[in-house]
Amino acid sequence: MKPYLAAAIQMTSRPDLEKNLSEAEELIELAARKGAELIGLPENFAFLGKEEDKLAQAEEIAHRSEKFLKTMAQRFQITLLGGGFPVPVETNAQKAYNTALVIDKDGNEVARYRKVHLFDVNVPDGNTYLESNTVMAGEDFPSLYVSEDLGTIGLSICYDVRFPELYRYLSAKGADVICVPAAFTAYTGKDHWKPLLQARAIENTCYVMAPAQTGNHYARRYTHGHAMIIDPWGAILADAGESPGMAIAEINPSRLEQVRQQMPSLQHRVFDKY
Ligand SMILES: O=C(O)CNC(=O)[C@H](CS)NC(=O)CCC(=O)C(=O)O
Repeated sequence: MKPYLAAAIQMTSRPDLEKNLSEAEELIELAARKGAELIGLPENFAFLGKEEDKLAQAEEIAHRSEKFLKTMAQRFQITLLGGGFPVPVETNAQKAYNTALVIDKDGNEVARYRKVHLFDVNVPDGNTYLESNTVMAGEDFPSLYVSEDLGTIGLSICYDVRFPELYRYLSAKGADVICVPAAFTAYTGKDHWKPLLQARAIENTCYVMAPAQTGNHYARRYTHGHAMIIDPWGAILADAGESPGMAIAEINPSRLEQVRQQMPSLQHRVFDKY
């Protein structure tokens, strides 16, 4: 593993596939120009709209997203995380998997994850989310991408960040960088987003890369923004604020090793069998 720059991209995706992909392309190009070698797009980067519209277009979104990610990774010679897009379930026309993909710079798929924890929550601001209406829950642990250059990269999506056992799995598998691409609601995000991400970084002594959605997407759908990169001590290295853009910071193997020596909590686990 070598030191390198990672970029967590922040977007305001809308119910417009082509427009979202061209905005994503601009931000990827900007991140690559700044020297980022690992670039992450947020959950719903390709489409953020009403559930029924997403489902109706799921096949096209899935097809275009996969092709887009491969083209971008090769064109800019970067490793690219596509933070979450619908992939139709073959056996059930009413459902799609909320899928994250990692593509290496040769355009090969190196990791895939289907979101396990679905956001079925009545948020106290009056919005009701019922992700399981249109999304089929994944049943498998995320796969990890073991890269000689970039370290071991573990996947998760958005609401997963509230379930620390998933991240214990990733750290047990050797994760150095944990990805949490998200579309966190504005209401929950203001109190929960940052502390949850910092906790996952600190308790697993890992970098956290969290691309995000921000602003108003359609109707009353607002997201929190603050795409960020957090180091294994829990320090926020970069925060994209509330506008579209990116958080960019160095991932450094010496820093990882240093923190793991300074704070060897992972070696002191007692209840790790439960
Ligand atoms: O807003 C949208 O339409 C897009 N969001 C999503 O697709 C997903 C599933 S509904 N959002 C989350 O998981 C938010 C979690 C969250 O906000 C929390 O855990 O507090």
